[in-house]
Amino acid sequence: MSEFKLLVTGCKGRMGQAVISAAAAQGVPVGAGIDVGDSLSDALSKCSCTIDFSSHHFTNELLTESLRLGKSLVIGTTGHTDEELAQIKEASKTIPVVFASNFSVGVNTLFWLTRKAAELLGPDFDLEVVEMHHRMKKDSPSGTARTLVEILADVRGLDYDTDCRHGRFGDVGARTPKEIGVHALRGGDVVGDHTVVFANVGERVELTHKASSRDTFAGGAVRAARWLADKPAGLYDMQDVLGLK
Ligand SMILES: NC(=O)C1=CN([C@@H]2O[C@H](COP(=O)(O)OP(=O)(O)OC[C@H]3O[C@@H](n4cnc5c(N)ncnc54)[C@H](OP(=O)(O)O)[C@@H]3O)[C@@H](O)[C@H]2O)C=CC1
Ligand SMILES: O=C(O)C1=N[C@H](C(=O)O)C[C@H](O)C1
Repeated sequence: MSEFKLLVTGCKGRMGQAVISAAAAQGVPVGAGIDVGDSLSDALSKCSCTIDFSSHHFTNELLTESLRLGKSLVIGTTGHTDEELAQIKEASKTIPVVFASNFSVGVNTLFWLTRKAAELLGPDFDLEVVEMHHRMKKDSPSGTARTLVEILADVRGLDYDTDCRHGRFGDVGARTPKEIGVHALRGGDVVGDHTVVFANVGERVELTHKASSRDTFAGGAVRAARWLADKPAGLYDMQDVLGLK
């Protein structure tokens, strides 16, 4: 069998560079790296699995080529449209895909804790999610904030598209029990902060995660690629990789 090799997309970016270092640290060879304008099919044919931290605009092409060549895929890119999310789901019927808005052990623990807290605290607590990222981040809210809202919505029987309130401006009226607020802060070099607020009259619970290095995401993504090597086609997330399900 040929040697397991990674393709790193967005290889000149913040995460691409961190993934290349993490792969070296875990002893996983990188067969190729591509950035905007490079040929995907040439690079992909030399590799076993792609780790993608690039742009959601690239997802369609990446899925098409990965399906054509039968290669597995670790997707860390965020900010996908509903159509792109559906394409990822469809592709995972044929190839193994790990798709995670966040690869850190801490954030995946936060996901678990958020579900537990929402279940325990019940419907009297208002739910708000606040995230902060560096000034260069393009998508908003963060993929991690979206996952947190999806978890809260799942527990409360709500829906991300209809019940999520992105920031508030003007005469919006009193808060309704049905809404989940999401607030995106941008500035400086913040790697990634997320807080889930559970607020009732007389008390408030806050769960916070702060990332101080991209190495935690990159190390998790390389771990996910190694984990995926012997898995059948399917859509997995980092909680599958970490055995948290
Ligand atoms: N799941 C997780 O744990 C994490 C996810 N992310 C996500 O990863 C993504 C990248 O983040 P980050 O590294 O900070 O961003 P960067 O902008 O630093 O890096 C992205 C790189 O991808 C390149 N790129 C853009 N389009 C293409 C394309 N069509 N083909 C190949 N390369 C392309 C960009 O080139 P150019 O600059 O020329 O456009 C850039 O070099 C974001 O969606 C972010 O939210 C980030 C951290 C953790
Ligand atoms: O763009 C980033 O930097 C990050 N993106 C991810 C997200 O959108 O959730 C994960 C992490 O918070 C850093």
